[in-house]
Amino acid sequence: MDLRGVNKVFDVPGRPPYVAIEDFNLHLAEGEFVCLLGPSGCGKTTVMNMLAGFIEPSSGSILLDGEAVCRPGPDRGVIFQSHDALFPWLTAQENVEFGLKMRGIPAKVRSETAQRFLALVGLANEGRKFIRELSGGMQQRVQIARVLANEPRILLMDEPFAALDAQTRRVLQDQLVDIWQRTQTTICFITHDIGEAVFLADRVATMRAGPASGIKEVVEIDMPRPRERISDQASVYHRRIEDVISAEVQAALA
Ligand SMILES: Nc1ncnc2c1ncn2[C@@H]1O[C@H](COP(=O)(O)OP(=O)(O)OP(=O)(O)O)[C@@H](O)[C@H]1O
Repeated sequence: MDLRGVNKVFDVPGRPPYVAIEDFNLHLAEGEFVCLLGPSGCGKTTVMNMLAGFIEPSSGSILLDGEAVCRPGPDRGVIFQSHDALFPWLTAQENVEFGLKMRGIPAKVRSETAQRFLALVGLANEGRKFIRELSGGMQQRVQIARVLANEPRILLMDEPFAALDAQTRRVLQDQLVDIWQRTQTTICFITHDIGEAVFLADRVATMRAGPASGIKEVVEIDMPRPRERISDQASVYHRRIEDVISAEVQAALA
């Protein structure tokens, strides 16, 4: 997936237009895990919304396999921070089956596929439970299973673990790396947590503070997997990224 010279300007009634993103360039290679990291309000969600096709760039292009992205599509699976996207009146299994049902997949195949993906996220025995009967971490895993069941080319994740407690977050990070390695899906993951980015990503794309935000620097995380969260190497990357974005965090708070 490619973002080339992407600009996004928001028209705000009664105020000058707000240039959120300016000349944003990023290439996501097939099967790569990229974290997008930047200070609050820098435009991470705006970039994600454009990748998902929820909003259009004002200019520039977003390409998936060379084709322009201009609307949401099954080739891109989106996972949000909140699990409100799940249907509370359906069971976990029915939630995972939903997209397959919409695509007219026969019931037996649908059911088997949903069970496979629930098992992949460690919820093989929870399929019959309704969403409200599941913990926050389990609900996030149902979201991941539901999106993966549609076999997207790319997974777009907007701070998916931010609302979870630290322990659950770590478990889900481990599971996500495992799922990524098994499915080889390309992942673009938004976070403002440097530790999370260093643990997960092949590359961390840092963003400048807005307005007119873009890529500041892309840091390649050359650490073998499975990774340790705390190691000398992880600390070096942590410090390096902190150096890159500390000025942007200051600018965002000014
Ligand atoms: N629809 C809109 N109309 C006007 N301004 C907008 C709109 N959407 C976003 N913005 C502005 O664009 C900037 C980037 O917002 P965005 O939500 O993408 O940032 P973010 O990096 O995801 O923030 P956070 O980390 O706090 O979630 C902000 O200044 C925001 O106020």
